Amino acid sequence: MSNAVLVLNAGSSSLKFGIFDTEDGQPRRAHGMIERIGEAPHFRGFDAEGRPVTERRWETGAAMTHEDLLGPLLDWADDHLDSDHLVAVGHRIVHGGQNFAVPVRLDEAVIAALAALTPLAPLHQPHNLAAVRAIARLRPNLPQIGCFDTGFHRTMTDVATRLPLPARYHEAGVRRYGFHGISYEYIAHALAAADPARAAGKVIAAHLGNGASACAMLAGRSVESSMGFTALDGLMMGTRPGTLDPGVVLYMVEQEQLDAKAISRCLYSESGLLGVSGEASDMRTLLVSDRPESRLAVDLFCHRAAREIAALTVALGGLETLVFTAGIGEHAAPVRRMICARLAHLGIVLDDASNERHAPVISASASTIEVRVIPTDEEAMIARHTVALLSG
Ligand SMILES: Nc1ncnc2c1ncn2[C@@H]1O[C@H](COP(=O)(O)OP(=O)(O)O)[C@@H](O)[C@H]1O
Ligand SMILES: CC(=O)OP(=O)(O)O
Ligand SMILES: [Mg+2]
Repeated sequence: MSNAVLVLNAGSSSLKFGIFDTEDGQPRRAHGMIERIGEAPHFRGFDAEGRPVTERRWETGAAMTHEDLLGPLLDWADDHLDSDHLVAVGHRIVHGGQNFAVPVRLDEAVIAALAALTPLAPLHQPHNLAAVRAIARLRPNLPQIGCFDTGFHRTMTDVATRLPLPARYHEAGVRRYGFHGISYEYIAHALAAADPARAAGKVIAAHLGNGASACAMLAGRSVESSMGFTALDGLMMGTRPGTLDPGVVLYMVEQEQLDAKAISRCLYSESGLLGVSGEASDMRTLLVSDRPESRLAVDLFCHRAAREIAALTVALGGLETLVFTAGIGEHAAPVRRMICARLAHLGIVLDDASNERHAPVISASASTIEVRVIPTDEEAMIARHTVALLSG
């Protein structure tokens, strides 16, 4: 019997999970994901060798929430622990606010403080904390550790965190935090392992999932993020618009008399790829669609991503390496091609064959910027932090 930690990563459209050994470099024993939450949830579980062992679909499960799917997930984890002894659960917590940056033990006081941040991350924080509370009920003595999406961005400069509003807002914590930090921390480590000289230089990583952002890194540290106070800012996403003229929100209030709840629903759940296409939030569906609205949605996604990436080059004074990661960034070659075509003036030249096969390096030798695909692993990063905190 050996010790194991369970990791839970609730994204806006997914629940990813893994069981890690606490010793021996923490190899993954079993892992899986529930994707397409909100459309038609799809559960897949894999064994330690990466072989598929479980599959389940809820074709009519559009109304199923992250919380509804937690039961099947925890049952699966129980079955796959075998004789292992579970010593902790590590969680992704999207918003740490002003007070939480480094991984922390989730006791009742911490959970309450994090719950107060729910309005700043309504697609994530409630699901993150629901899992913590469910496990606390089932196993009150099991340590639970929270790792924050905002933590990695604590190295951003004062200028990068500031919003140009009256100063009292900044003092009240209305500032740019940045998200997807667990993923960017993993990417920084993975790039350093693959090419230490590049990792020490000017890097932009584009995390393109259902939520999407980009991060400018200098020597492996975050200097600027496209996401700000909430995970609404920056790139266009599955159901969120990204950067938006605040005048649009005033229009919604004054002309349409929408209240805060209706505006929140529009900005978090009805916009982005879903809103523009009228078809789906899922890039897989849109890439094979021939509806003009769906083509426009993909085109707009690429246009806005390229704009945000180009803007981040200002924070670095140039760019040496561009990394694509997360669901779309790792798997959607046409999206990478369209984004890079819009960045050709920076000196990016893709190698089409390498891009099509999702090779680790997808730029041509003539490219002045190296373009890479690095699969992210937020669960592994959380496992590392969880084990480190447990062992003091
Ligand atoms: N093979 C694929 N081709 C194109 N897009 C893909 C592919 N696999 C996943 N995606 C897209 O990745 C997105 C989900 O990314 P993911 O990082 O899992 O999301 P989350 O933000 O919920 O963690 C969806 O838009 C999905 O369509
Ligand atoms: C912060 C965020 O948007 O996360 P995700 O991409 O997992 O939805
Ligand atoms: Mg995610």
